[in-house]
Amino acid sequence: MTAGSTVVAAARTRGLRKVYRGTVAVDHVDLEVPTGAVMGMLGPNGSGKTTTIRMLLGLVAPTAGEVELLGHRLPEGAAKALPDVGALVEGPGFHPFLSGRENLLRMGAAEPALATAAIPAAVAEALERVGLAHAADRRYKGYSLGMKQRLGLAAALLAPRRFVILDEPTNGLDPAGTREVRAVIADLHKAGTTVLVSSHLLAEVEATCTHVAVLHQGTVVAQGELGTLLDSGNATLLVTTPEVALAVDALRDNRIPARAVPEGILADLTTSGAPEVVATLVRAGVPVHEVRRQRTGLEDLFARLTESSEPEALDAELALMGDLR
Ligand SMILES: Nc1ncnc2c1ncn2[C@@H]1O[C@H](COP(=O)(O)OP(=O)(O)OP(=O)(O)O)[C@@H](O)[C@H]1O
Repeated sequence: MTAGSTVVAAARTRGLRKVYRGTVAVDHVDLEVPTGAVMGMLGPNGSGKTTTIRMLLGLVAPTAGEVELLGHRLPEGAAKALPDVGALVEGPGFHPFLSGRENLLRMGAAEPALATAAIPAAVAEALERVGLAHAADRRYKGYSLGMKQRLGLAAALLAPRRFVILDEPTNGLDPAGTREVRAVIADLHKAGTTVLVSSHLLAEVEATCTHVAVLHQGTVVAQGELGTLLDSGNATLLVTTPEVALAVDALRDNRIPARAVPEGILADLTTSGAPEVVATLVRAGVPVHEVRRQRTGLEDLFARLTESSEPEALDAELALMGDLR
């Protein structure tokens, strides 16, 4: 690599596979988290998000495939890469009888990037940042799920990081906590930190991420820049017209799938372009008041990708995604 010409991805996997006693948890995962991105990892329960994250962090050994973290191959490069990586993953191993602050002080002592004298201030700042300062001196044992999540997040932010990986950080948080996590992610992004965040909250990913990877049954079925991914699902045209029945018939007669919606009709653009749809309608004498491309929305796209249990249907969706895979 020539310095300055190629940006090393914060994380990259090739052919990643994990089999647990006959269960294939992750397979063929080629993930690329671009430096500086906030990448959302989306997938239903059991799709392999946590397993992928654990392999990225070297917590679980892959059955096959490669992991590169901040340019270092794992497991050999773990000692070089990990000090620059903050992570919130399930079961961070907090001591139940110590307070949140005491737990973080212990963790701070193990941080190579933190000088001993700087640890108490770093701990206080991290607690403040995740909204846990008021409960900092209570025992971890008595924390609610949301408070435990906040402490895990604080641990991930304890030292300056180049890359922060958060597995379902909003789990157990109330709406205020969710907003705070969003703000933390936005701050990290502003500071140039790469973030990988897994979530099942699609709207949240849409609101906070620059990139997204969609997991389905252990495999990445789509990944790329969020806007591009949304546009690739841009397969319908909303036509406002009072002649709904006439319009639907005219399009269907021309093999363009269409259906009535409250505003008018929705024409499918998978096989025909917008000009062809409009020309067909005009030829049939349909008064066209307004024409608008519909952004499908990540939620629709995600649902279509992950709910198509028929392999053929999924293949058709993936063909739509083009080179985003
Ligand atoms: N330690 C393990 N032993 C056996 N099977 C496992 C183990 N960890 C994960 N699996 C299986 O691997 C698959 C992927 O699980 P994983 O936890 O990675 O998915 P996930 O997308 O993070 O799901 P969730 O959102 O429910 O946490 C599931 O079928 C799960 O049961």
